[in-house]
Amino acid sequence: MSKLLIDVKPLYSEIKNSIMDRMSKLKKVPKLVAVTYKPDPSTISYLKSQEKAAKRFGLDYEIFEASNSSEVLEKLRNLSEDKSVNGIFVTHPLPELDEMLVFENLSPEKDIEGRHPYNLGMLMYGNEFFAPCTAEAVVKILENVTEITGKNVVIIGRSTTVGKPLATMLLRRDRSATVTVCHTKTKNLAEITRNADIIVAAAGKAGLVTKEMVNADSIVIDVGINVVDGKIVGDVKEEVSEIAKVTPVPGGVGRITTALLMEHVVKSAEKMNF
Ligand SMILES: NC(=O)C1=CN([C@@H]2O[C@H](COP(=O)(O)OP(=O)(O)OC[C@H]3O[C@@H](n4cnc5c(N)ncnc54)[C@H](OP(=O)(O)O)[C@@H]3O)[C@@H](O)[C@H]2O)C=CC1
Ligand SMILES: Nc1nc(=O)c2c([nH]1)NC[C@@H]1CN(c3ccc(C(=O)N[C@@H](CCC(=O)O)C(=O)O)cc3)C=[N+]21
Repeated sequence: MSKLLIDVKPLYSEIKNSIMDRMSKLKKVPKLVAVTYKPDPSTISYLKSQEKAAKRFGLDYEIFEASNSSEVLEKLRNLSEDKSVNGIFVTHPLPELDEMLVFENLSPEKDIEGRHPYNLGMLMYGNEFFAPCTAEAVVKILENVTEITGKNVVIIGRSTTVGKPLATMLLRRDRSATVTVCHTKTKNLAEITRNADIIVAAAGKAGLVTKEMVNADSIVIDVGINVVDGKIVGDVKEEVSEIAKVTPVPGGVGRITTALLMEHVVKSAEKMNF
């Protein structure tokens, strides 16, 4: 049976071309530093993807793996002050650390993932200078394949990384989707998703979205990155792509997320007059 996969390559090329063009106008090479502590499998996958993308786009890139949680905070303080660094990426979840402590030690101007309360607050006002990359990736993919205005969008997942910022971005007046956000306490999930025009799966549960949960006109965006038997799979069962349009995993939302993270580093470098 043929698969109805959504091709994100044209969007990826567009982001890549913008990055390359803007990089050529800078005097210095932008730098991204990733700070991690006890990374989980999906975080390791993201770090690998970042390393590859940084190399491809010609950005300076470093991973700092802390050996204890106070080292994370110390590193964030130093990087926030360091004039050669444009972007700081902090992996999530961070065991043993209160997220508020992380923010107190991270400059919002280098928060290229848009997780700092300053940047998330700006998002509530419709300012997307540093929007959370995955939410931005989903919005850009949707804008490329469909008209968002007036559509019923069902998001599965309410995290600060994906679900909540995505709902906010889709509600912005120039997009005006009707948004439903589901989570583990949601009743009749299948009934809700079956009536959606667009389903965004961001639960981190392999195989959560089945054929019975979609209709033939649905557009399904698979955000999930799950490592099963050493292989990366999304939240959407393969069978779904037999009846509805789905973004692939790998090579879908993750690819665009990583490219946008790099684009944010360039944006920060431009602002810092690099
Ligand atoms: N492709 C990409 O670029 C990215 C991928 N990811 C991946 O996306 C997934 C989600 O990440 P993240 O948002 O950080 O994860 P979190 O674990 O922080 O959040 C998961 C959310 O999904 C909900 N959920 C979990 N299981 C179910 C279920 N069975 N039914 C309904 N809702 C459910 C949870 O509900 P509740 O709140 O009730 O617990 C929670 O709101 C992960 O696989 C992650 O690796 C993340 C970022 C980027
Ligand atoms: N602060 C924070 N923000 C995140 O956004 C975040 C995080 N922490 N922790 C972990 C999850 C997971 N995640 C991925 C994003 C892209 C790929 C990615 O690009 N994957 C490639 C595949 C890579 C491969 O095949 O090895 C792809 O989908 O094509 C993977 C995983 C972001 N997350």
